[in-house]
Order: sequence, then C-alpha cells, then structure tokens
Amino acid sequence: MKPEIIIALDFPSGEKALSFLDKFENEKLYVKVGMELFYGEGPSIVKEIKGRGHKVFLDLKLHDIPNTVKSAMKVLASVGADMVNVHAAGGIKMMKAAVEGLEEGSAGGIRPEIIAVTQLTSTDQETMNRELRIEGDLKDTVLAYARNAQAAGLDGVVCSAWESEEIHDGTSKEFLTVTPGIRLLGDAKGDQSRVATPGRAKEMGSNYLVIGRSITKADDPVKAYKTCMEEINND
Ligand SMILES: O=C(O)c1cc(=O)[nH]c(=O)n1[C@@H]1O[C@H](COP(=O)(O)O)[C@@H](O)[C@H]1O
Repeated sequence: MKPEIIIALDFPSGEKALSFLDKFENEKLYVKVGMELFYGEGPSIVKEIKGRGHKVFLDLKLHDIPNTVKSAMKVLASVGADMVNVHAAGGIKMMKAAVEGLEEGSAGGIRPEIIAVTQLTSTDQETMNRELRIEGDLKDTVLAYARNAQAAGLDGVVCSAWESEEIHDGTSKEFLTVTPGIRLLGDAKGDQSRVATPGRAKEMGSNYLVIGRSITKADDPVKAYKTCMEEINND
C-alpha cells in the first residue's frame, strides 16, 4: 500500500503558510497545522486551508486530565480538521475521553481521525531510559502505547517509520501509523533522532509520512515534494 504525504506547515504566520501553498497551484495536498500556526492564527487558518481543497491534520498533541481533554476535543471537532492527536502518555482513560469528546462534538457529521503520539521522533533510546525514566526498549514502549491507543478506540498512532511494521503486526493492518522524522537523503536530521527516507518509510509500512523541513526549507519545495512522491511511487 502506498503511503500518503502530509506536509508540516510549520510557519509563523498564516500569510507565510498560504504563500507556501500557492507554490503548489492546483495540487490538492494533505497538510499539517501545528502549534505554531494554530496558536498564531486560530481555527480560521484550518478553515481557509480546507476551503482551498486541502486536507488538514491538526497537530495540537493534547495531554491533560481526561475531563479537560474531552471538553477540548468537543470544541476542536468543530474546527473542521481531518485528523487530530493526543499524547498516548496521558493514558487510556484520557484517550477514551478524547474520542468521546470528538464524537460528541462531531454529532451529525464525520468524526476526524484521532491518533496518539507514542514516543516523539526526537526521543532516542537513551533519553527515554535515563531522562524520561521509562525502562526497557524504545520499540517495546512504542508498541505498548500503540496497543493502549487501540484499546481506547483511536484510529492509529504517531511513531517513527522504524516502528510501523511491528505496530501493524501487534495491533492490526488497519491501525494507522503516521510517521514524522522523514528526511530526503543528505538532508540534516536537525532535532530528530529516529529518521528514515520516504522510500524506506514506505517499505516499513507507514500509512502517512509527515514531512516538514525536507520540503518547506528546500530551495524548490514543489520539486522536493515531487521527489518524495517519486520515492513512494517507485515499486
Ligand atoms: O505529531 C507530530 O506531528 C510529530 C510527532 C513526533 O513524534 N515528531 C514530529 O516531528 N512531529 C511533527 O512532525 C513535523 C516534523 O517536521 P520536520 O522534522 O521538519 O520534518 C513537526 O511539525 C513535528 O511537530
């Protein structure tokens, strides 16, 4: 199965994000609106991008007590995103509450997909063990969090491409793996730890590839996007 690319619109203003989208002319994209853009512009930026015919993953990574997350999700349901997320570290009760809030807020309409961040792709094995004080193998933790997310009724998880295969084996083929930490060959890792190329991520079974800087910071973003597309279209 071919994965879909989600471009991370990590821009400081709506104006910058929209002029980036203009470069793609009539191409319909799947994009991610994260904290920077959403905190600056509010829900209107999601509506504007959707109005242009693009799909939107609203990445706000909710992580709080169940009641607060449920209420926040109820409100977020009306923003019009196609996908939203929480931190799996909030626990099964919190994730269940997130689904409930989203369902209540979408009553009568389509509920956005909801996924949970397992371990951030910037986290490596040593940081997880020594600093976050989570014992054991990082992959095992990611899989355990994915199972929690599945038990809570979520649609999938955010993980690195390196964990996609195990997650599909340990949950179900339909359970989504959304994988950031994607880099074109030769691009700097920056703050990411668990990285893979688009082609490798496809081989390992990722359903969605979240790609930011390899496209947005490229000299020619449209060309970089096409290069990513070619990598995943090559059989
Ligand atoms: O939830 C996310 O989207 C996310 C989770 C994660 O574990 N790692 C991660 O990098 N992300 C997001 O994915 C994007 C990756 O951007 P680049 O590193 O520039 O490709 C950023 O917008 C991050 O906020």
